[in-house]
Amino acid sequence: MSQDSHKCHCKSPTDRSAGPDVRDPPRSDGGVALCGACRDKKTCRLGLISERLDETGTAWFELRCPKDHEGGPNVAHGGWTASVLDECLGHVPLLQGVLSVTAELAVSFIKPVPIERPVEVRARIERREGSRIYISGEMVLLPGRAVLARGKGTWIARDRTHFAHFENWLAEQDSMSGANQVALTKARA
Ligand SMILES: CCCCCCCC(=O)SCCNC(=O)CCNC(=O)[C@H](O)C(C)(C)COP(=O)(O)OP(=O)(O)OC[C@H]1O[C@@H](n2cnc3c(N)ncnc32)[C@H](O)[C@@H]1OP(=O)(O)O
Repeated sequence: MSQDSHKCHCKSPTDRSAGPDVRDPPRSDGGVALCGACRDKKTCRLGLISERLDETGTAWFELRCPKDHEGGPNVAHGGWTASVLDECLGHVPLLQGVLSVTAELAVSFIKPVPIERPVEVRARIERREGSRIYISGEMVLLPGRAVLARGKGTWIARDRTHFAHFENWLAEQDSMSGANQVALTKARA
């Protein structure tokens, strides 16, 4: 459903505050855009240390896998690798002032990622079609640049009302399940 064709009977998201502009989030000292869960700590809990966009449109990220994301002995949990690729690839449009959300993400796990060792992610936009943004990237071990993982996926450009639309959708789900619960209780009485 496009935002223009939003036909539910809830209060229009344009009637309410969309909150702070998510296209310009708070950043860590290394310039890393911080998600909601990391803003209070002012540091990325996934271990991103810095991010930058170069003049060719490639985004570069420095990071280390924190010890508390250990899966097998001394190596990252696969969920960490997938999360980091989701995060870094999604930051490529954000570094260009575009908010987007992940619609699809495929991850290739090439080698285990060692805990607390410097790694780098490099990512770029491959192409755009409508609101779809196709992004790919890879994670390498420093300093030798052996490839550890690759990711590619589709992000959808959104405007700043995206999360307000979701809150309205969630309220509708809650009211529907509340109504269903009342009907069920009456049917059982
Ligand atoms: C640092 C702080 C930044 C914070 C940013 C945080 C970013 C995130 O949280 S990402 C989190 C994980 N992802 C999500 O939560 C997304 C959940 N999914 C959604 O919200 C919706 O399914 C969404 C937005 C992807 C698509 O919504 P939908 O109502 O289908 O949108 P709709 O307007 O119909 O379609 C838009 C476009 O998306 C395309 N599309 C929709 N779903 C998919 C999909 N799964 N795969 C590929 N393309 C898709 C449609 O084809 C359409 O393309 P086009 O504009 O070219 O015609």
